[in-house]
Amino acid sequence: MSSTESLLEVVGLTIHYPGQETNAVDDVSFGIGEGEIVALVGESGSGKSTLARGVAGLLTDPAIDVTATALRFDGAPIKRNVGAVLPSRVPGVTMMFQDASTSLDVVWTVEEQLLAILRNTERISKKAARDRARTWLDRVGLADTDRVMGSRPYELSGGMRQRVMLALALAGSPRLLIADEPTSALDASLSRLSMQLLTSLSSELNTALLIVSHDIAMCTEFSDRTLVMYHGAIVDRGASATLAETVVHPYAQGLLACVPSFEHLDDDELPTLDSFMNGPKAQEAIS
Ligand SMILES: Nc1ncnc2c1ncn2[C@@H]1O[C@H](COP(=O)(O)OP(=O)(O)OP(=O)(O)O)[C@@H](O)[C@H]1O
Repeated sequence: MSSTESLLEVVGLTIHYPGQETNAVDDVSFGIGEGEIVALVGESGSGKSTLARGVAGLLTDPAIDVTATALRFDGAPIKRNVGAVLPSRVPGVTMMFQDASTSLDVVWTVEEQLLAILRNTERISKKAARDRARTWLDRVGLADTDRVMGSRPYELSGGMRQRVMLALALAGSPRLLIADEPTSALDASLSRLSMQLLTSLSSELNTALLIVSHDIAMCTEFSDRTLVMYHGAIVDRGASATLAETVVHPYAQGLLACVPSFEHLDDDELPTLDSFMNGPKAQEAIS
């Protein structure tokens, strides 16, 4: 499959939660090619996580209304498993959640968690799985593998837990990894390192990546393409490297205008998204 063909195909996806006036995701269409890195950015409440969960087949609650003209992964329809206690896995798709402390099992050691995934993915002996687990920890930059393997998540630092989550996510050899706010629990310098690791390993493994984030500056730096979400819809999209020159929607322009830069250091007031969106130009364009 060439990178121009869609590994993930989403056409006209609409998601509505019961009791809500508006759709959380409203007629959204996009694709992701094999090995492509796509960022989905937007403010809190714009519908990013709902869209990500819809694509990963995790919205099993029958009260949530999910409709789409097409929702396919590798040509096969993504099943929702409506009403099931556990969502069924979309083969080849893994979702990594924002907070390592709630996503990792606190009772199991890192070794037990890695082995469970590795032996579930491939029929290999315990010894082979243990060797593979060590290699994964090494690949995500956790050099002290013996200690990490024997640790429970709460015995590791936040940055180490994040790396363990990445090892667990990639150990299942997904073709698409959806990372929901992968760095939001980390400080600024660890966030950058973590994003570098996530994107470089995904590229090396040719794993497509959907990064869900509110941080447009970081996302445009590390992704091939960016989708900008606002009030449930994708309002702008383009190549990340040139997004600043191509965006036309005022919200997307506002997000980019509010990225902190040294240029604004002497200004009396730094730009904010609210002030940008309440300005006459943005209001006129939206109405
Ligand atoms: N289980 C739910 N029931 C009802 N409404 C929900 C539910 N989950 C999310 N919503 C609503 O759907 C909208 C989109 O929420 P969503 O969490 O997808 O946005 P988001 O962009 O991912 O925000 P954040 O970055 O804060 O996670 C919001 O208005 C939210 O309140």
